[in-house]
Amino acid sequence: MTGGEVCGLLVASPAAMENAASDHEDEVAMEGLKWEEPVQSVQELVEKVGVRKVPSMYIRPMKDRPTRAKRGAVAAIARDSWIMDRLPAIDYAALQDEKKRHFAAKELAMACEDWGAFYLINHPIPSSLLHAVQQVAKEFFQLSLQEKQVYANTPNSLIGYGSRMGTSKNTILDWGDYFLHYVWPIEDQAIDESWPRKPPHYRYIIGEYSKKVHKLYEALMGIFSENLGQESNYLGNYFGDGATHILRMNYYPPCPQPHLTLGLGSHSDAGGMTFLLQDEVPGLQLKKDNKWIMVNPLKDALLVNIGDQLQILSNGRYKSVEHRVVVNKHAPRITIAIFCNPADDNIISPAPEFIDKNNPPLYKSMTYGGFLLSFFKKGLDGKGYIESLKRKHQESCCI
Ligand SMILES: O=C(O)CCC(=O)C(=O)O
Ligand SMILES: [Fe+2]
Repeated sequence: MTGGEVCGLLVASPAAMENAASDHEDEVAMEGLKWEEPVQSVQELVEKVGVRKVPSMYIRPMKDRPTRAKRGAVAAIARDSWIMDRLPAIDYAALQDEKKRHFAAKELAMACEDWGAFYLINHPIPSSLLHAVQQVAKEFFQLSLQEKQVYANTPNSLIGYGSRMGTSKNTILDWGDYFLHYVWPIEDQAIDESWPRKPPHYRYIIGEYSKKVHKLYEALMGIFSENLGQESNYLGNYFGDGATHILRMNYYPPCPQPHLTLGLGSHSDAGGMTFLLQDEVPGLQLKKDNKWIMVNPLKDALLVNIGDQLQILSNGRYKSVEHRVVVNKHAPRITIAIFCNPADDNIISPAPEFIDKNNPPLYKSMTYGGFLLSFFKKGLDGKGYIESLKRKHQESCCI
């Protein structure tokens, strides 16, 4: 196994590093990266240290804070929540039904073009399995710090247990901990080396879930391809044989001053698409028409995000959605994301099918691995990475 990603963070393979576009100013050599500051588990800070105030390294500048409301978490969430739940819900069963498929696929296309995200409802993953996934994630985070730290990650892999992204000093930290590992392809050696051994059912449950998510991924990639006017294997071919999925469990502890910080800073997922399983605690916000929109968890639904690589490939027709996580005073929140990514040495660029006289290529070409290297140093940055690949007007005229 050569590479990995968290919110698009990648353990880039040597091939990806060689192929990375050399003029990309964010390119960094990952070998030898080290955390510039000690890594602190936020869960430990809350549960053992019992902090009453958010330490300065977690405090966001005013413009990035979730709210100006003074009355803490619930207020922080409520302020934006008047626009909750407008997110499209796509009926997976209808996509499989010959009579309903046409209409459902149209709705799906609109969600990808307009929102870059949607709820997937009526999908075939049983509620009991979703519940079991949440349960093993919860049990993992309930282990002692010592047990979790057996899997402590490093900045040049990020696989394992961690609490920060971005190695630079003075990076503003997220109010959360995470655990990251590959789930596709499912390889015995990777399971043995990097999947938690505890709780005892973890490997079985996550193995089953990952296989089912992979099937959904294949089906959606097929429908996305057709919606883009191509053969159903079109996007899958672009992602290549080395396409991977990586799982990230997120744990956001309650926060004494939730209006000052974020569980996860603003970003778009760098890969192809992400399947997010949330517990019942709200926290996710999506940016739509320049406004942050609170998204209520929907029981048994999976939230699917479009990632940057689909935006690039489709030359901007599909949008990767900018999102962030707000925290609250009272309840921890656990989510499980599976990122589905192209092979890391695949060169991704706007595909010829989406380029013509009126639609010049909007983005420069780059390997997926190269695209991700800058994450290692800087951490999350809104849609900054895809923006940095935008061609200037003059460049695009000549192609
Ligand atoms: O926890 C959430 O709601 C979102 C997580 C996320 O965006 C990520 O892990 O990339
Ligand atoms: Fe994300």
